[in-house]
Amino acid sequence: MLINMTLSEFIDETASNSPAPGGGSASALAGALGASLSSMVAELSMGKEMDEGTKNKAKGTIRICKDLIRELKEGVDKDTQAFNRVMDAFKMPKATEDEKNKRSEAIQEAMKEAAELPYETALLCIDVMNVALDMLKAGNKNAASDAAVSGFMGYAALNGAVYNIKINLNSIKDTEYANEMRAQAQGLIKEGDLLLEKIKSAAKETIG
Ligand SMILES: Nc1nc(=O)c2c([nH]1)NC[C@@H]1CN(c3ccc(C(=O)N[C@@H](CCC(=O)O)C(=O)O)cc3)C=[N+]21
Repeated sequence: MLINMTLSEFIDETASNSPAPGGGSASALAGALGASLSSMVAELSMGKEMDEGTKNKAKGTIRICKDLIRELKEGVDKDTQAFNRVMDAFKMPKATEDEKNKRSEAIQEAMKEAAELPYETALLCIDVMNVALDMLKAGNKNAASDAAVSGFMGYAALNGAVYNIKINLNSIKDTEYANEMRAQAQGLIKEGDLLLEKIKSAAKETIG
């Protein structure tokens, strides 16, 4: 499993000429790191010297991040599995008309899954950006830069996931499905852009 590799192994495996992992898994990993940083800032905001409001917010953030981290970690391997299914479908025989039809059907099916998986990642990354913004505004000020990095990782992961959705949609023949999902994906980009501006101004305010 990719998620059980060392950091060094994962980076080298990504760099190699083997087709997987690709940008989809890298996006999920970036999102997981983003969530883990917000979790850390929340943990650092639970001290005795913190006021009750801050501690309550931090407690909620820790809970949310725990789920985000688990799901995004799962996404690292799930994305590669989904993309591998696309590659396997392309390798199916295409000598006869029947084989061609079966292969085309398998490619279309696999493409939809390979688009839906990063869509799940993208949704989770919106949440990463939200917790990062919360921690920048209300968390321990000494760790404000960690909250900012969390937000930027969430943004990179969100946009990365969305471009993986879109590249797969470009190969999907079901135009109704593709158009609907493209609109959803575009909505997430817009949401991410708004959150990024808020994260940048909160970081500027707190850190300089
Ligand atoms: N959910 C999802 N996750 C992705 O990571 C994802 C995706 N969708 N959609 C498309 C892009 C593109 N990408 C590639 C990675 C490696 C090769 C690669 O190494 N290709 C070899 C072929 C390898 C072979 O055939 O075994 C080549 O072109 O020579 C190609 C493309 C991952 N993507």
